[in-house]
Amino acid sequence: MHNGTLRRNITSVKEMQDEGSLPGIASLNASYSTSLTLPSPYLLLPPVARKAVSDVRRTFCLFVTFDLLFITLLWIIELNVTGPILDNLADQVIRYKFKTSFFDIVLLAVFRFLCLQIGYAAFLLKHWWVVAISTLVTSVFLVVKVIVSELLSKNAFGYVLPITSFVVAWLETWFLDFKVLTQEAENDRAYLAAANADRAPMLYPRPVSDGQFYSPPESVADSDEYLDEEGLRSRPATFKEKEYIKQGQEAMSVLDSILAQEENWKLEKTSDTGDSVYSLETISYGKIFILKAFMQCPAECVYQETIMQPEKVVEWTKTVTSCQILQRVDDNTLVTHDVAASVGGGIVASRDYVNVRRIERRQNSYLSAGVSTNHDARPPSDRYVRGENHPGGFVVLKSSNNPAVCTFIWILNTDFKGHLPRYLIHQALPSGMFEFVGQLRERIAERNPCLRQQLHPTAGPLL
Ligand SMILES: CC(C)CCC[C@@H](C)[C@H]1CC[C@H]2[C@@H]3CC=C4C[C@@H](O)CC[C@]4(C)[C@H]3CC[C@]12C
Repeated sequence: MHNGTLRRNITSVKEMQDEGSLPGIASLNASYSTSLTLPSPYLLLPPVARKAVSDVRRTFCLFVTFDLLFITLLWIIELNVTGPILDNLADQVIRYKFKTSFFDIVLLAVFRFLCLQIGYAAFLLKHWWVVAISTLVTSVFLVVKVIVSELLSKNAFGYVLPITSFVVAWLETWFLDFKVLTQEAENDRAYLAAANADRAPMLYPRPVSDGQFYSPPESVADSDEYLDEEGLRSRPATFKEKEYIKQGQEAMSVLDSILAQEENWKLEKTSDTGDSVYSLETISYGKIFILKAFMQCPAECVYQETIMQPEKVVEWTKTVTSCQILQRVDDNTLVTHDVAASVGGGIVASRDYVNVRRIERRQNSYLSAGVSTNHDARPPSDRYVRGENHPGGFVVLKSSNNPAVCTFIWILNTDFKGHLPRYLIHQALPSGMFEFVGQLRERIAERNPCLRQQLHPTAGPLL
């Protein structure tokens, strides 16, 4: 791809942007925010500052406060029901008798309140022994109380107060052990996973494709001198490598411009799973196709399958029959050789592409922009028709308020060389793109069984 034409392409799309007719990309992300709430086990916390007290723990502390207030309220009602409140109060507190007073049950509630709030709100303990002690003391005391005292013959409260106290104490134990601690453990695991994913190198530093990474000739002679401990090159980039990096950056800016033109996308087709393929008429490339699919899985899953491991795409989609990383130029840029299967039942025969890809991880999205280029390791061969990709790529938009879902966008901007009727191609592409995203959902469900139900709501339970 001659740099001049690419620059012209960008200039033309940038002109559209400069005219002010293009909304900022920020609106794009906002329009994808979803209100869908999935069960929180799928909550992936992004590696940002975390709340000291988790939501579920705060709910637990509220419940403990409810416990104290409710028991106290019941006691006040009891004091008021059986005669003048002050006399009863003096009777049950000052002239306290174990057998006839409810005051100790209220003190027990105060004891539980203090233990649990100090243990789980002040010290943020992550173990159940505090609630175990408070519930054990409560249970033993209440059992002794109902056996020894004459409360039951006194009035209905003789039953209500001990039973309520007992039930609330055990509810606290259940809530802490089965909700608070498990949820926080899940959050910790997800947080660490997301944090590690965020720190993992953009691309695998060691060759992951079946072949080795292509090393430019000049680095072969003294290659060990140039490779640092992770196998990353630490010498200045060659002219060709700078060219690849620039092409990747320009493809990324074209991708951003296309994303910012959401208003101009024209809906072409919607699949029964709710995915949509849009088209966009551009000045330089003609019609490009944009798939937009709502994914009920964390953005990291889609990033992992479609961007992080390009050469593994062949394991789960028929759209691509081969993908080899030819050269890792820098941490964001790589050159791949992609062989695409024939399209539309053979209308478009299988084609091969040499693409330079630029990968970026942003606050609200993961992007992989690519454009066709040339590489010594893969000159055009008569085995395939060499296709040409104009700037396009994959975008994974994180939802602004639910990290357990995301939006996958595929911008297909390809010139299928050869004398093919364009209307036939334009008929075949949307279904091919729907097929691709369907296979992507399958792959993610297969690798994350806990997400299967979300990704395939109609699918039956796992056999
Ligand atoms: C019917 C349709 C889906 C068939 C499309 C076949 C060809 C054009 C498709 C199949 C796989 C696609 C590639 C998959 C991944 C990337 C990485 C991205 O950073 C740039 C685009 C690029 C390089 C795509 C270019 C177009 C591509 C080669």
